[in-house]
Amino acid sequence: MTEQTTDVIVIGAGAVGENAAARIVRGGLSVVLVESELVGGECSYWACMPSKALLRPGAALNAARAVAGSREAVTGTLDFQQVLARRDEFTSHWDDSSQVDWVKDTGITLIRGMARLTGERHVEVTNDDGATRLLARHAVVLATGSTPSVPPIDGLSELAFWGTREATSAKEVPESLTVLGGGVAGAELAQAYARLGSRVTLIARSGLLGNYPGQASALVGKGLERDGVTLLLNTGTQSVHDGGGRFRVVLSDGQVVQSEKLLVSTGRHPALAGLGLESLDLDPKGLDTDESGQVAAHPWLYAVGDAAGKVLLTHQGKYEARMTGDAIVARSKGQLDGPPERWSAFAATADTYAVPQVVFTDPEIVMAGRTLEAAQKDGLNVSETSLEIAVAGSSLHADNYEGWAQMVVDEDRKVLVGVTFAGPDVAELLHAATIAIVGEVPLDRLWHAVPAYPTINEVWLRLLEKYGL
Ligand SMILES: Cc1cc2nc3c(=O)[nH]c(=O)nc-3n(C[C@H](O)[C@H](O)[C@H](O)COP(=O)(O)OP(=O)(O)OC[C@H]3O[C@@H](n4cnc5c(N)ncnc54)[C@H](O)[C@@H]3O)c2cc1C
Ligand SMILES: NC(=O)c1ccc[n+]([C@@H]2O[C@H](COP(=O)([O-])OP(=O)(O)OC[C@H]3O[C@@H](n4cnc5c(N)ncnc54)[C@H](O)[C@@H]3O)[C@@H](O)[C@H]2O)c1
Repeated sequence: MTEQTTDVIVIGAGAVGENAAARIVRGGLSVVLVESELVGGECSYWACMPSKALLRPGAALNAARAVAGSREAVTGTLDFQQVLARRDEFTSHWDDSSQVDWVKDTGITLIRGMARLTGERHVEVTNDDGATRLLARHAVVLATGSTPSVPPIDGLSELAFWGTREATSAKEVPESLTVLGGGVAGAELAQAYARLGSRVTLIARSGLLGNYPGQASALVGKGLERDGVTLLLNTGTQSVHDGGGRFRVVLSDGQVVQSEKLLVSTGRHPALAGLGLESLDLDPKGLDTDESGQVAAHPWLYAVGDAAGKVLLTHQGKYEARMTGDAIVARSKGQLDGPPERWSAFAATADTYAVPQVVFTDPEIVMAGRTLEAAQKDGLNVSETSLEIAVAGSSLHADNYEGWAQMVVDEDRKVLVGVTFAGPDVAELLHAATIAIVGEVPLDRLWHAVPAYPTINEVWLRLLEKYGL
């Protein structure tokens, strides 16, 4: 067995592990990064990149159709082979060599294999060549990502259904697709496949996109139905069967939905099983970490990104990775002792305050910070202002532009704590909201942030006017 000592071991070379490792190397420490599959992880090969690559051509086509003049120039439908080929380019044909080059150029040591904790700061990596025993002088970082949660539906586990990996890497467009789960992944992939030509049925046991304000989710629901998606909301699933090579989904009301493929996208949980956490008296269902990612009972152990289970988004995981990486470096130099101060360079405070998120459907939903309900649940004294997006910029952007905006104000401090926009192409409006929330910009100063005319950003002015400024 080979043995190696390094300053820090990072397990998992997804976007988050890569960023943690790079930050630690930047601070002058040595890092071994361990990866059992592709360097770059879920986001690059089976999640963000391929799903957005599948959605973008449909959005571009629809944008042209939404404006008189360009609408008349659209005479065909999506070329699904070109769409899939472009998706393959964005996933580098599932070849991670360019990411491996980046890792090496950054000064990180990469070991391929499956890692497992064997004791305090000890990790064992196994691959086809045998095993390597690693010892970290300072810290071990778990950046192992998340695993799809499969609901206990009768018959489901016996069938070869699609998870998001299969849906984002498919080589053919199925004639029909049933999507189980009305979250972000389900909504995005339902629309992508409907626009590529599949007959899509989406089944959700509650509403569609239940984590977002109802008016925003309703606009997405309308968009999906316009694309031909059948929405079966507030509908339970009783069982799933093989109906002669087709999936046969029996709903709780007895209705049957049949399709060529079945996509199960019903959430994810931290990928912590098989890591040896039990030997440290830790629960593999989830870890208790502080704002620097440090595990409460074991100060040498950290968790970041999906593995930490706080926010399952690439950009937020990379943010956690920067904070954790810098905290490990600072602690190794005696510059940080105990938990980090909120909003310091070592604390991922925005995780609980101002997470920006985008649902890349058409229309889109973007949200930063808290919904009204979440803010009220947190005990804040909040007000809500909402309106339809109807400004010169939006009507120029698309004929019959339909959108909705909401801001949630902390009335005790007169600052924004939540902003949501829904409508075509609102994603680029999001960062202004994130800055206003993180910067705790007082509303009477935000009043001086003048939106350019004629852009969709003018909705900010309408919101502030309606609020009473
Ligand atoms: C369909 C879909 C679309 C998404 N779209 C978006 C989006 O548009 N924007 C966004 O921000 N987020 C999106 N997400 C979420 C995003 O993909 C995740 O938040 C992100 O990939 C998490 O990164 P990570 O590095 O924590 O985990 P991962 O990318 O999962 O990386 C973890 C890595 O650890 C490795 N690993 C695990 N265990 C071990 C072990 N024991 N030894 C060695 N290696 C190990 C794995 O092989 C993997 O490569 C999407 C998710 C899905 C499912
Ligand atoms: N644009 C993006 O940023 C993006 C896109 C896709 C995924 N993601 C991330 O990936 C994660 C996983 O996405 P997701 O859509 O699978 O999760 P999700 O948590 O967003 O949605 C899961 C959905 O499945 C439903 N569900 C759960 N159990 C069920 C059951 N037994 N039967 C029927 N429905 C059930 C839930 O009610 C929910 O609507 C998300 O947390 C999200 O952060 C992000």
